[in-house]
Amino acid sequence: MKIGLGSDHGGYELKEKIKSHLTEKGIEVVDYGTDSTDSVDYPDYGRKTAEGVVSGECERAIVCCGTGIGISIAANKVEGIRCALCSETYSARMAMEHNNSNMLSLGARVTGIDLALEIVDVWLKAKFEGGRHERRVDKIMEIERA
Ligand SMILES: O=C[C@H](O)[C@H](O)[C@H](O)COP(=O)(O)O
Repeated sequence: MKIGLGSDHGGYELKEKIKSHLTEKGIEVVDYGTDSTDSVDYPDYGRKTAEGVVSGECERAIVCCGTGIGISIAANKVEGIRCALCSETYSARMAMEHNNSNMLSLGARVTGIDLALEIVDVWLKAKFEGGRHERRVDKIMEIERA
């Protein structure tokens, strides 16, 4: 499994921690930037990372900004993306089991590093349940085509 990573300056340090965490587990990552704490615009990185998922360059992706809000809003504008902003593990599990999210967003100024890494692990491990949830996710994707 190849995981995309993206952040703005506010999420840069958390992105780097997630990169080390995943690499240590033998998970391949594709880093879409940013590359420092210099101020940048989160839509650029939300979009770039989301496009990496849609193109198939990576299977799923994780994005970080200060709150996780702006970069998730930007990512969700890309057709085919279901990006879930999570600040605890229950929602992270549900974001896969029920919503089949293909991106996870974290707020580096909101969620501590240890919890953020736990959220990442739970989200990556969880599997989409399908069934009634598939019908609902299909309806979400129909909105894009409307
Ligand atoms: O939703 C947006 C993010 O939280 C950004 O990381 C944040 O707005 C950046 O703020 P600043 O430019 O003040 O670091």
